Amino acid sequence: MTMVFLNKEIRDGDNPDLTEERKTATFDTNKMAEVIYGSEKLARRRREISQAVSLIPELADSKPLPFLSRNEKILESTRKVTALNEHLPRLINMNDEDEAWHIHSEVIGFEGNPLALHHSLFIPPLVIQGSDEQHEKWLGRAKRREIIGCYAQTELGHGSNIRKLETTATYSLSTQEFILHTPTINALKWWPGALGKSSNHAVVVASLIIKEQNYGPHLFMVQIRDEQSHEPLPGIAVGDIGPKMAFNGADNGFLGFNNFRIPRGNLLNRHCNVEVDGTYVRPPHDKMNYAGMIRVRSRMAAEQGTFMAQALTIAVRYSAVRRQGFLENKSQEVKVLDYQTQQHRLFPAIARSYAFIFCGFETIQKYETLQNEMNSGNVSLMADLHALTSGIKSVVTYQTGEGIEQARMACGGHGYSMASYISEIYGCAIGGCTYEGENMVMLLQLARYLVKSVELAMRGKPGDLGPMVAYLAYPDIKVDLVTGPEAYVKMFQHISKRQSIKATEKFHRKMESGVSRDEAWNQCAVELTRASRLHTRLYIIETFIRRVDSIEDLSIKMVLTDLMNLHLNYELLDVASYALEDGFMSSTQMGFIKNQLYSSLEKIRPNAVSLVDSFQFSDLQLRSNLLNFLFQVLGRRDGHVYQNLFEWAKSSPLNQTEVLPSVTQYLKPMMEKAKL
Ligand SMILES: CCCCCCCCCC/C=C\CCCC(=O)SCCNC(=O)CCNC(=O)[C@H](O)C(C)(C)COP(=O)(O)OP(=O)(O)OC[C@H]1O[C@@H](n2cnc3c(N)ncnc32)[C@H](O)[C@@H]1OP(=O)(O)O
Ligand SMILES: Cc1cc2nc3c(=O)[nH]c(=O)nc-3n(C[C@H](O)[C@H](O)[C@H](O)COP(=O)(O)OP(=O)(O)OC[C@H]3O[C@@H](n4cnc5c(N)ncnc54)[C@H](O)[C@@H]3O)c2cc1C
Repeated sequence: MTMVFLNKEIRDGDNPDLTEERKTATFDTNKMAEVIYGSEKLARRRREISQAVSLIPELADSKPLPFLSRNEKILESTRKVTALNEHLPRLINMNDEDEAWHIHSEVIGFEGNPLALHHSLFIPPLVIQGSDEQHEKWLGRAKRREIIGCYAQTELGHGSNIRKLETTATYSLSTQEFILHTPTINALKWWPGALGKSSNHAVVVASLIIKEQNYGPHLFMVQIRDEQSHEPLPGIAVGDIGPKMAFNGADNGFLGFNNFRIPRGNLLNRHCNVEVDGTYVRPPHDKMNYAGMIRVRSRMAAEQGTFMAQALTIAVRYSAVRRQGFLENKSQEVKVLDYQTQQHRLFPAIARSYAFIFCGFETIQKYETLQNEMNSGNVSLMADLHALTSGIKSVVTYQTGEGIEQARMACGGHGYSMASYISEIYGCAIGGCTYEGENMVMLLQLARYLVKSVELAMRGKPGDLGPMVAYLAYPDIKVDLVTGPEAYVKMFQHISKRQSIKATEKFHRKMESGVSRDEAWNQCAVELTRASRLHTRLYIIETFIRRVDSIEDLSIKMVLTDLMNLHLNYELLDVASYALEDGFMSSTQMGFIKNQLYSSLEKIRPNAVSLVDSFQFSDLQLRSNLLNFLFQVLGRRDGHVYQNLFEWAKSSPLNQTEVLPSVTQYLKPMMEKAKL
């Protein structure tokens, strides 16, 4: 029987320790899900989709994924994604990217699949950079999945420095074609997801050469495999790059061109062009060809927030059923969730998950505004959003990695087992520190923007600063943290401003002492990245406060205020040394922050399970219970962990036979030999 109590679904037969947690929570998890996902409709649609998927047996994993070989993983992920595509039009709104993301995460999990990049990295640049005529030619086919594509930019020798990509696309005036060529091994495309074995098309980024002049990286639509035989076309070398830390259900690949010709019309030319006579038509912004990367980065805060939320759901539920050691009552061991250290490990990460998701919705909206403006020829918002998303991408991926790792350790030994599913989530999430721009490189992009802004403020032109950096010109007025969130923001602004100014001044001093600009930049790089992180963390705090301010439901607002206070104190404590250094923060204030932090942990404790339940991840999504199959088991909603861990172990292929060949072939002879 299921009893609904503030929508927390207390189910008969659930582990009583979890039931107790759900009963004591002070808010409605459905209402919280509406805040997390943006509206009642969006939250409800997620539940409906999860429910519909759970009723379709062919969408379930046919075997436990960690027990599969790489080939089996790719076969299984391809089986599931093609089966899913058959059902999709019935299950989701096909124009809704969030619904598509959600359903893929239910069915595929974190292992990746050969069509993931088709939708997230092949179609979007075609939409953004392709002309109407090019949309006519390829977009319908791509959307109907008549063709499969990927995004091939990174090379063996270059990923971060796009300007130095070595693959060339040389315009031939005589044939009006581009000749794609890979001049060296280093110039092989390397890493693109789904390139290795699955795609028959690629958006290829290559340096455009016209009459021996290099116009820098441009995007080209390239067919790489025959549509019938799926064999590589003559002049193309393509293959898989081998197993990775994660994403092993996907085929990241390499690609080389041997003077491979494509028509002039294959340069994606919505914003730039090469005329028949070789005349180059410039785009409205120098970095227009990088616009697709801003799009992907703008989605990463929400994405990474949900990755961390999944690991935390597993760890918090497990911590509520795991009993070990004693506190006051010596007759019953305590839930490990009652230890302050466990709470300190998990609750700030829950707060960050919420913060990243809220911040993510804002950045996605900002990107959509940019996209609309770009479509009408206005590129003035690009620089701001490039700077912002560069910082956010770097901070959230790093902190998500930290949070997931804490979740793993919080599960003790069982966290280390693949039965927890946390290692798979971790491998996928920390890929984000590297892909879409290596974190240090992207922090330094934001630093360029901050340095320029500080210079404007120094030149007495604070009016020229955009709203995101206006605080760089604010006067330093001491704050009383007791007055609430605004004081925390002011304290953080001071810290961030001071670090940006210090790094800029150091950079200037270096140059004044005769060091070249690039060398001076490098000698200040650590300080500059610190400034970027602080600026970004400030921005995330502000978005959290804005979101909580906008909530009307009192019970939700109260618990989110607790979570926000935890976030404010945890973040400020983490960077307090910057404010102690110049006396802006007193040691008394430091003590206040710590006490607030500990009291926030206590306030959140009764709501912890419901705060993670509110993400409403299904057991399928957490790979915690699939139909009749018992796979990864730690985050199960019903909390029945131990018997399912035992079932999991029994299903290991190693246990299908009592005596393994490793014993008969090697250990037995060794032991026999030792007896002689
Ligand atoms: C639950 C479900 C589970 C499923 C999980 C699925 C998860 C997701 C799957 C996806 C997985 C992987 C996808 C990964 C895809 C990729 O990685 S694609 C490759 C991405 N590559 C990169 O990001 C490369 C990074 N490098 C760059 O972007 C550029 O090289 C860099 C910006 C660093 C430098 O470019 P330069 O051309 O050299 O520019 P600079 O000289 O440094 O700067 C000049 C000015 O240009 C401004 N600029 C730079 N970029 C932009 C931009 N995009 N927009 C606007 N302006 C830009 C820069 O600020 C400088 O301005 P200034 O001179 O200071 O005013
Ligand atoms: C899971 C995954 C999926 C991917 N998918 C795709 C894809 O679909 N398509 C695609 O084209 N690519 C893809 N990539 C490639 C990815 O975009 C690149 O790996 C990434 O941009 C980093 O570039 P790099 O490998 O050249 O790193 P490098 O730049 O070589 O980084 C190595 C080190 O050098 C440092 N460094 C480099 N330059 C600077 C600098 N200027 N200042 C300071 N430090 C610097 C970095 O901080 C880092 O510590 C994927 C990568 C991964 C891991």
